[in-house]
Amino acid sequence: MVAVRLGATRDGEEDPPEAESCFTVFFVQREKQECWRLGMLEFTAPPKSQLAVRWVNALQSWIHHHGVTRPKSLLVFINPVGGRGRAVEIYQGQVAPLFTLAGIHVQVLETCHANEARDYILQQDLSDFDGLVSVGGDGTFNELMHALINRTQQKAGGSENDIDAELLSPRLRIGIIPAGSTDCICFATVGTNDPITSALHIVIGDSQPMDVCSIWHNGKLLRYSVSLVGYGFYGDVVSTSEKYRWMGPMRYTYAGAKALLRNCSYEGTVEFQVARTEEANPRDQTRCRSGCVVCSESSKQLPAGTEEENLSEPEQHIDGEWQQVQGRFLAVNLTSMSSACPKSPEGLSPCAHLADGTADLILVHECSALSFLRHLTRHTNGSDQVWRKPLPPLPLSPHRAGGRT
Ligand SMILES: Nc1ncnc2c1ncn2[C@@H]1O[C@H](COP(=O)(O)OP(=O)(O)OP(=O)(O)O)[C@@H](O)[C@H]1O
Repeated sequence: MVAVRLGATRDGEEDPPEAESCFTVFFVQREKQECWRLGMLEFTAPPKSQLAVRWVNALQSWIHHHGVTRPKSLLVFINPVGGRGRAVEIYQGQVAPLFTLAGIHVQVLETCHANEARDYILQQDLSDFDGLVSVGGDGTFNELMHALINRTQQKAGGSENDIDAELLSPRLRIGIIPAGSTDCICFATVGTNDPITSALHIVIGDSQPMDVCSIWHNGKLLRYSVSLVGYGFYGDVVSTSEKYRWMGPMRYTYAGAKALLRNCSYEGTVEFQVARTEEANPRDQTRCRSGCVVCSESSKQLPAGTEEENLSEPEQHIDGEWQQVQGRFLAVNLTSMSSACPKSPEGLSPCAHLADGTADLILVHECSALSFLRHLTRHTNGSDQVWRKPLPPLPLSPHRAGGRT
């Protein structure tokens, strides 16, 4: 149930409040392909019976008592230039009315430049909020995520530049309203990139823990990632595509075609440990979504509390000796989620879990551009990949190759 209101609602127009003999229940209606819509049911009680008022009070109190994880107050960041530049329109037209209906108080910040959201999160008092909302693409979500992790470590006096230090888990959750170019993180967590579906997940207090992978170079923290870490092909595509931002979402296709034609491979050694996975396997044909049993078990380790920061104690999934693969690679991909997106609805690793403490490694050795194109095509039709194993985080030792590293 999303909300209950006294009066009938037809075509978005509410009846005057005198119509106290009927009430409307707004609920989540599941449609095809993980899409959710707002359903409405009108009920009519005998006139002057006060029955409708009693029903409304009873249902509202049910929502209050059973919806403890529902947010009451949200801080919304909108990136007006992400994707096709429709974030403001998407938020105002599709999302804000749902937040209003659910009685959620919102504070909206439309960003004027990159890192404005980051600075706000790092500097402002967020104690009045139950969560943050990112209206934009993966880049906007990443900006919020980095800031929230930074803020959490700083407040607890922890160091982010100590590779052995445990990361503290933030109190605030981040909701994602897809309005970017790829929206991979939203697509992989919710199963679709539909703003209304995401807004309804936020309204009913749905949540999904996620593994965060940290990337280090020479003992220095570079980035955090919840999705794909790509060295070689995907790294090249992302860095090239940044130069063609004016193309909008097409920039990824253009940069991908350029990288494919260049067919550049890189020499290096990949070291990894194979994860212990009784519960999950990259070929077990599961699809990890909100409520996944494997991830719920894993996230039970995160202690609940009322403090701003809680200490997370990651389960050790690591097994055995380090293993090595040496050679020339077209792509070294480490993905801690399926990395599904509209262009690749099953993702690079369709059965990867969002929060089981492991990541899947996909190594593509040097091959012809045509063979690599076949591999990329399999991402779009859901066929099995060549070789996959679930892994904990790993170090990569790149060597200079072909004049590029
Ligand atoms: N007002 C702004 N002007 C310029 N850049 C901004 C602004 N607000 C946020 N940004 C930056 O824009 C970057 C990209 O935004 P976003 O991820 O929303 O869109 P996208 O790159 O088109 O989508 P995707 O990441 O899904 O491919 C983010 O890293 C963010 O820091």
